[in-house]
Amino acid sequence: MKTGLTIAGSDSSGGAGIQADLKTFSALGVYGMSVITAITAQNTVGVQAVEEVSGNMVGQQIDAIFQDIPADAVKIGMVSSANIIQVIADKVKQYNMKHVVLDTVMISKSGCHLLKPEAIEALKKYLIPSAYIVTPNIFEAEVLTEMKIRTIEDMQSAARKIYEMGVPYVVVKGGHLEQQDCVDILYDGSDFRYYSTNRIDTKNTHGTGCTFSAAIASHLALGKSVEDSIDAAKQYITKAIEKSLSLGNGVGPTHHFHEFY
Ligand SMILES: Nc1ncnc2c1ncn2[C@@H]1O[C@H](COP(=O)(O)OP(=O)(O)OP(=O)(O)O)[C@@H](O)[C@H]1O
Ligand SMILES: Cc1ncc(COP(=O)(O)O)c(N)n1
Repeated sequence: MKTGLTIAGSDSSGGAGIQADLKTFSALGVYGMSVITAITAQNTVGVQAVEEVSGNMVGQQIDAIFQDIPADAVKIGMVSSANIIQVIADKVKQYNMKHVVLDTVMISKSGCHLLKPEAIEALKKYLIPSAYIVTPNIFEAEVLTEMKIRTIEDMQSAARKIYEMGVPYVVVKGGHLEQQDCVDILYDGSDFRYYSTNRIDTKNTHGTGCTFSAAIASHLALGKSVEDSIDAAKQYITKAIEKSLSLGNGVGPTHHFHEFY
């Protein structure tokens, strides 16, 4: 069986973070493993508390996995601090990790900082250059590039700037762009590809970015090309949003197992 590793934060409500990633790996037929960077007390309404795991413990979890079961793909989500970023970047190099999909998680939908603002420089300097694909949303791409993004052309300019930070593939996600369709763009240093679907009218989008990036990692682990992995992940997240679950009093989760139940 192909294997996937998620390095991310725990979401107690199960819609985002580690829990979303493991559900996605399982739904797509990949054996899932996890390294927890932080624990959040969180539900569909908001994030009530965050406690970071020590950099040493993050490193030890990665060692435990890579000294035993190599991962065919790695998804990185909430990384919390500059110290944890440095540990992860060093381990990516040490174990020569393949197919690293970095979802540059910064702020939750409910407005909680999941990455300390002072860690953004470390993200740009150490983690983005060690990734294979990065998947910022509009807000994250704005922070990384210090530009405003309002159009597809702006998304293209941002993708170019992020590519210059030293990563081979950039996906700028258009879920938060104010337009009818949800268009994500892929840039590989020379060409753009577009992945577009109708915008689904639902408030239940908790964990969409986590799920999308874990689905890309899953398809890479299964042996698909970058272009086909993003295409398959886009189909998966679109179905998961279409069948999203009205659980809780706030922003409900997507349905990771829509193929089964
Ligand atoms: N309402 C929607 N209808 C259809 N697709 C959507 C919708 N919202 C987001 N998407 C798609 O979901 C994927 C994740 O994009 P999004 O921009 O929501 O990421 P994100 O903001 O990082 O997510 P998160 O909220 O988990 O941080 C993208 O493929 C995006 O186009
Ligand atoms: C542990 C963790 N990781 C990532 C997110 C982002 O997801 P969202 O933007 O949908 O809140 C989250 N809420 N919690």
